[in-house]
Amino acid sequence: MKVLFVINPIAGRHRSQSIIPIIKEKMKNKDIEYKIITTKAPKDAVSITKYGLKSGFNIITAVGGDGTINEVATGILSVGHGTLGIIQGGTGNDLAKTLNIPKEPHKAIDLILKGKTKVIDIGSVNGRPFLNVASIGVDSQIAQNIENIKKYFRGKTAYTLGFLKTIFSYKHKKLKVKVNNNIIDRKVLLIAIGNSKYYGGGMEICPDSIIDDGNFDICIVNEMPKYKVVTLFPSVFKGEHLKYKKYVEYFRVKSLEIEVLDKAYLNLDGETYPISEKLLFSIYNKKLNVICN
Ligand SMILES: Nc1ncnc2c1ncn2[C@@H]1O[C@H](COP(=O)(O)OP(=O)(O)OP(=O)(O)O)[C@@H](O)[C@H]1O
Repeated sequence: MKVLFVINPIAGRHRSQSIIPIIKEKMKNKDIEYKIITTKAPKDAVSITKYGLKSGFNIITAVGGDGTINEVATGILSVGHGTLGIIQGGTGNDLAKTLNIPKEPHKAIDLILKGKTKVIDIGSVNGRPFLNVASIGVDSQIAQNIENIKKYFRGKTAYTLGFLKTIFSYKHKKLKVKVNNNIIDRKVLLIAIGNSKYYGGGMEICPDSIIDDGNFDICIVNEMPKYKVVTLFPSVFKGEHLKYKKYVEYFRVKSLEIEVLDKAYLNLDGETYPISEKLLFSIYNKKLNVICN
């Protein structure tokens, strides 16, 4: 076993950095080769992972949130071998929740050293991998607005302002969803494509999703009055929104195509991107080996 720890120093408002001494303390006196590398910029974790695997490390541990995990997974997939380890250091940590990785760093390190693994699916949108959930609609707009507001306000204020600004100004998005040769033509509050259950730091948007079943769970929340959004929103934290059958559709597919007819953003494992083309979702032909509990 050779373990590389990839630290995103800004993840979790710098929480990841405080995990470095814990790693050093735990690895002291263990007969295991390890190295710690800190990223210097976004996407660094991809190249660090590739470097690590080519240098003989077989477990690449992401110390950060879902953005960092996504980058390490991207590196592992491109090299074609290697196991993903996770130490929760982000604000989100949705994959860690799915895989039952302990919150405490020292327990997560013990788990890595035990070496129990699971093979999971990887979602792909136009060739770009994601592990948790991809979504389009009010949620990706909230994430985008929070990023903008963070330039002026910090912490919870940014999140609250981002949420309120979006809910009151949001215009439902017109989509064409092609699935199993049927076209679903809809104005939606959001559509979520779940490789696993959670996004946004524990919201159970695709509550029945199974991370190794070779399928996506799709949740479409259709156009609804604004006051209803305020009622429905809290239910997503417990995955109870599926009971609002008048507005919520839920199904399971292997692939789908989405054409977005309005200006919108794509949220992919917590990062947002403007949408400028048709989106083709499929399960990657490669799977990912990941340390689990
Ligand atoms: N050294 C760095 N400086 C700035 N950004 C970085 C650095 N290393 C990684 N990043 C970027 O930080 C972003 C957030 O990382 P991650 O999701 O792991 O943490 P997080 O605390 O959960 O973040 P957030 O809640 O803001 O999404 C990723 O997009 C990643 O590319």
